[in-house]
Amino acid sequence: MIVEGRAKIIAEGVFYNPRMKFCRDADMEIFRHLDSKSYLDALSASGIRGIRAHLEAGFDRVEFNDISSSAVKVIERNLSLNGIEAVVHNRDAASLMRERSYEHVDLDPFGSPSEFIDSACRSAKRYLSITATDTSALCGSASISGLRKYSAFAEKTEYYHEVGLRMLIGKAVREITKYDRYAEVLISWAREHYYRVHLKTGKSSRKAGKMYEKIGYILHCRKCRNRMTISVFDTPERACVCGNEFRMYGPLWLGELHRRDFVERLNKEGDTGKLFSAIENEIETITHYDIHEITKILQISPPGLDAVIERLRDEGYRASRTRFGGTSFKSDADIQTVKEIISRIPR
Ligand SMILES: C[S@@+](CC[C@H](N)C(=O)[O-])C[C@H]1O[C@@H](n2cnc3c(N)ncnc32)[C@H](O)[C@@H]1O
Repeated sequence: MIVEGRAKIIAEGVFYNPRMKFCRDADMEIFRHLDSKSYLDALSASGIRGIRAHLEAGFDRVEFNDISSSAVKVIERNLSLNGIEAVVHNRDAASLMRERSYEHVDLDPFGSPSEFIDSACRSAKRYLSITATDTSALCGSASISGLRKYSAFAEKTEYYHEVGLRMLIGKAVREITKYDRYAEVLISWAREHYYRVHLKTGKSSRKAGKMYEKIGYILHCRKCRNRMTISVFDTPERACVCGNEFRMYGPLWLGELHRRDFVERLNKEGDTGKLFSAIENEIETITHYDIHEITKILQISPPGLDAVIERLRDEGYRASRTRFGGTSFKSDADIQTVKEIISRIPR
């Protein structure tokens, strides 16, 4: 018997990953702040996420689905263990979502969500949550897989997890707009082996069209690490100021990775609270810097991250830590300025 949150489950012969408890804990806090009543746990396995959503986040109607008939038996037993009556489907999630609409759809697949995103975008009337564990396809470590799954190109950079999140959101945006629907990013993060994105969705062909102002490309110089962004409406520069040719990554999402007013409302206690605080305190820039990568190019030892952030702020730039890890920082200063400021910090 596994106890997680308010749920108790038996996960015999079915997928259950205890390392994803953090994600589900974070989700429950997020779900409590959504005004949605019906929820589809489209890829349920043991049913843990949907059971917790029902018990902890106040959904009136939670439905479960898994293509595996043995998983369905496990879900049914877990529902009765928790005293819940709910509909359990034994369907291919994509065909179920093409037939039915839910206020909130949650995709938590093995590996890539790409085969489910189109139908989920059609089904999710108010909210869409997506997990991806094929991070190498999204972040540029496996460029051809990224093209196959997400129709977008990237290579590994020092801000690869941010690229991965932006590729995933970009894919969802490019799928949803064909249904005259739009999406807003409520919150998103990268952690361990997965990315997680929570989107608010709605109907408006005008807003759907406007989303393309925030779809575009990152131009990255692999020599001096300069980066620029261009929307799909812009003409790309071919060369960086250092003379090197830019590499072009995308199409991906160039908009916000969270909505500040939403994240402000989340409980900041405990481990999940630390993530929410990191997100809340992060300034909004596209791409970020890594202190070790920069000092490696400069061939100097790295100063403390707080000292870098403080110095950037003293010199009039915006700067913050990031949600992506302990050695990264965001700033509106360009790469040349960042390098100069870091080399001047006494150590
Ligand atoms: C990663 S597990 C889900 C984990 C679960 N959401 C949790 O929080 O523990 C993915 C599940 O999707 C199911 N699945 C795979 N392909 C599917 C499909 N096309 N339609 C429905 N379910 C599918 C698998 O049987 C598996 O149980």
